[in-house]
Amino acid sequence: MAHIFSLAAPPPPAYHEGNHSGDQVKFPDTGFFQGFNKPSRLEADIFECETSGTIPKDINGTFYRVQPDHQFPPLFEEDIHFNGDGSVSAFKFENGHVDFKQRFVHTDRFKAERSARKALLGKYRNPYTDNEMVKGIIRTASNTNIIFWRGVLLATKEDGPPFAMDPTTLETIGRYDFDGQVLAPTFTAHPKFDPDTGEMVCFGYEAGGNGHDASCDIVVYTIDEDGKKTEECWYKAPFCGMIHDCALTKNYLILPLTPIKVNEERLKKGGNKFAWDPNEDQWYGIVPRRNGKPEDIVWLRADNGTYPQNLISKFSLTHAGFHGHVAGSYEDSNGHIVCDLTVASDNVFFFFPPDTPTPTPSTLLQRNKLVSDTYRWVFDPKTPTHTRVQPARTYGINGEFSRIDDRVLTKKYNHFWQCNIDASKPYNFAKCGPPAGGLFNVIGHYEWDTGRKDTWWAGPTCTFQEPIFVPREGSTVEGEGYLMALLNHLDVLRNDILIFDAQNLAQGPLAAVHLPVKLRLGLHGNFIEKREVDEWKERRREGGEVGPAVPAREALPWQKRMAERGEFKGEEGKLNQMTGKEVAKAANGVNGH
Ligand SMILES: C=Cc1ccc(O)c(OC)c1
Ligand SMILES: [Fe+2]
Repeated sequence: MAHIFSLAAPPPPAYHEGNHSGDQVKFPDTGFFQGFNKPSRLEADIFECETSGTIPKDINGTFYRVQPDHQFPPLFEEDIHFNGDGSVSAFKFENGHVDFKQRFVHTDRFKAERSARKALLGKYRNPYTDNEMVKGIIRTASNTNIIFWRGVLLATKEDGPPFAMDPTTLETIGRYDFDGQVLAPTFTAHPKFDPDTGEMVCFGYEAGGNGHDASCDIVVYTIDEDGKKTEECWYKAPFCGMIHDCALTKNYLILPLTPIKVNEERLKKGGNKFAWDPNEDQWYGIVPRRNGKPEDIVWLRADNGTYPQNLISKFSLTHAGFHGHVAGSYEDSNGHIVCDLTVASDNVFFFFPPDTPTPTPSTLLQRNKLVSDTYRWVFDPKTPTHTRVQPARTYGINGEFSRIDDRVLTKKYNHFWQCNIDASKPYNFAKCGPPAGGLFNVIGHYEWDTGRKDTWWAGPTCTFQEPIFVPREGSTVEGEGYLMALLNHLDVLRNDILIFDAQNLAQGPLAAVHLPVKLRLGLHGNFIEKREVDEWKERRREGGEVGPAVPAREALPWQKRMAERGEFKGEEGKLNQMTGKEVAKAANGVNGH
């Protein structure tokens, strides 16, 4: 690309043979770091955002969402978006006004790198590629979901524990272990909330050891609405693969296990976290929510391949194997589990190809050809483990990032919304380049009961990020309210938020919020009512009914074991709150530097 200026003394390239060399802040010249994907690293406040149309005055609350945004140029030129530091945006809606705030999650990783003024952690979920200075550090970037739980925001990523943030200031409180109750090395980005009981059901996979040893252990927890852990059970997976999302019913938790696998030897060689296994099934683990025992898990398996037309009657024939996100889930009148999720036709994570190289390596282009329909599975929880199952139906759409009205989670539901791909619509490649994050050029509203398709196309230069549903004030009817989603302007590198009537997307947005800047491609978000934030603020004040949220006081068990083995001489109780200097000091003690 042509430069607008030329330097008198051109610096040496920032990357040499794929590795970052020197201290210069210059991001890789790859698709993950240029164009719309260029890191923004912005921490900012905008009081009174510019708007178009009329922002509904009955939206009173905050839309929180999180995006990966590398604080520093990555150690490796081929780094991926998912390895970026979590950065949380908050759009506060009140009486037709919108304020914006954005802050990084100050994870242990973020603090260590900030004090070193450069990247110290290497590849996505591979500690063998890290700078020695950060040996034993909690590596998570907390970049996948931002959840409101008992007065705090939890920034989550499936490779590590959550970090708590203040919902008003977005200041990081610290690593959160639920007052010492949740100590596994990994947690999920998709805990589920039972609207009837107020419980949070959550899990971790690759949870038996240090979180990066290909452990097949899965832990499932329930935390009740008073913050007390009431259930904890450990299960075994058939292999160490990704379990990204889960589905909750009144009596069960369903864990979709995707055939993309961890291998410790590959990690030790500095390789990728995952490898797609096209010959492995897609699996669904079903566990009871109450009094689960390790032997209770039922694993059902399904083809990672083509499904016969008669199964998916009147809907499109597709090839399926890579799980996306869950829409809704519930038990029907037969006690069977209805579980709806997108399943893509091939390896969505093209950057994690199979171990045995295929003749044609995975590319972004290939990724953009994937089809991801919404599947309805109906599981009988009494089925013997390892039974093969087939889907009940598909919706006949291509998309991802499904959302529902969260008030009907665990119940029979009708409405869902998602980002869709309509490749028949024009796309301005000349102005936008390859569609960053996928060609989600349509937003869709769907009803299982009618098969309705209510969609709106964003035009040839725009794509959507994950939508959220906002219930209309005073209405308890499923799906009555608004749908909100970030719109990416891929041509002018800027974002808007569009607000729709949730049940009439086709008429176009009711209003838009305009940002003067570009955000990054985010993952997940949630809308929290102002009332709820305010009530918890009162409970969580010093001397209040619950008191301030307390960050983890002790190192995680795997860190303590490391310290006991003499691999790490940090002061145990401090490991969780380490700055880069402290980590360096402890690591130097070990290495005798
Ligand atoms: C689809 C999601 C997904 C899965 C694993 C990740 O580490 C992640 O990071 C942003 C995202
Ligand atoms: Fe997710």
